[in-house]
Amino acid sequence: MSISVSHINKSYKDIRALQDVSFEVKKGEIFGLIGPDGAGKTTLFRILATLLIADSGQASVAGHDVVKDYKTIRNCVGYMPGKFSLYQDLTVEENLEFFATIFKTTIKENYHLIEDIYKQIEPFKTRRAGKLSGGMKQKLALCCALIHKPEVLFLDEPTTGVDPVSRKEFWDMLKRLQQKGITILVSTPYMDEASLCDRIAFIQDGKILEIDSPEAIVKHFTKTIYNLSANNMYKLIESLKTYEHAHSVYPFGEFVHYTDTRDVFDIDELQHYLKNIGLNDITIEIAKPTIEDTFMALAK
Ligand SMILES: Nc1ncnc2c1ncn2[C@@H]1O[C@H](COP(=O)(O)OP(=O)(O)OP(=O)(O)O)[C@@H](O)[C@H]1O
Repeated sequence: MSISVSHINKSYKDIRALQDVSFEVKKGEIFGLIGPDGAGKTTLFRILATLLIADSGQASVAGHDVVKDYKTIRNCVGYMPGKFSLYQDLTVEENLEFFATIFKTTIKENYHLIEDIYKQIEPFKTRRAGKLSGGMKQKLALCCALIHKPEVLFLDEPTTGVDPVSRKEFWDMLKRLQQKGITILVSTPYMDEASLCDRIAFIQDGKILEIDSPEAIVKHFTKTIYNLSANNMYKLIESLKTYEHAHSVYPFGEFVHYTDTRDVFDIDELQHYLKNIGLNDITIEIAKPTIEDTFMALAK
């Protein structure tokens, strides 16, 4: 196993940031930690990157214990924290040189690993990191995390605040790094990115709710989901929430996703109920469950 986490607990005074967290990541896998703000993702990364010690439990990275072998781990992992991983006053090139130097290597030695990514920001190599766009900062931060040729890469919300095109490019890059045998643990609040991982763990309030491949997770969703729309979406949501048979109601893109408590559900009856409340242009259609639906159901 490339990463092994066993019964990890961590509290900050009375906040239980991680509660009995266990999972394993195979070598060369892209494993996603999916969860909202405050779920405990950063705490877990910091424990695995040996920057924080858990209250109890064990963890190992690339076969090394995170407490006993912390020095070895620091040399074989790359960590891209959500914030502050770059020196804003150093140029692109200086940042990269700095990270290479502290790991006793050179840009030249491992250039093959970052080439794909670095050539996109190379035209701006004399620009200060603070003056780069979000997407470029993220590419530079990834280069800095890779320059010492890590076996395992920790990426904490690498695409937060990045535009959709750059997000897509970033995930293409991760797939290429995976082909080079690097194990990747990545967190994201974006459910569409979850489907790009080999396996994912849903995490909420410090607890793992489920671990599986994205395809298997969606298959676990057994209820029928309905896409609803009407002329007044706010009123639609409020009305559905007070409908006596409502099981779950939440906005989903331009629709509302609805599940019913009953096994046999009468669409006409719901149409009638919504019409009586004063809603018009009502549409109700069966929808395909997504990863987000499964997360919403588990988080409920
Ligand atoms: N140094 C700290 N002191 C006190 N509480 C903390 C500290 N760091 C994190 N927490 C709390 O622990 C919980 C987990 O935080 P953590 O940052 O690990 O979550 P996260 O999933 O990474 O969310 P985010 O994306 O918002 O950082 C949150 O309730 C957070 O407020």
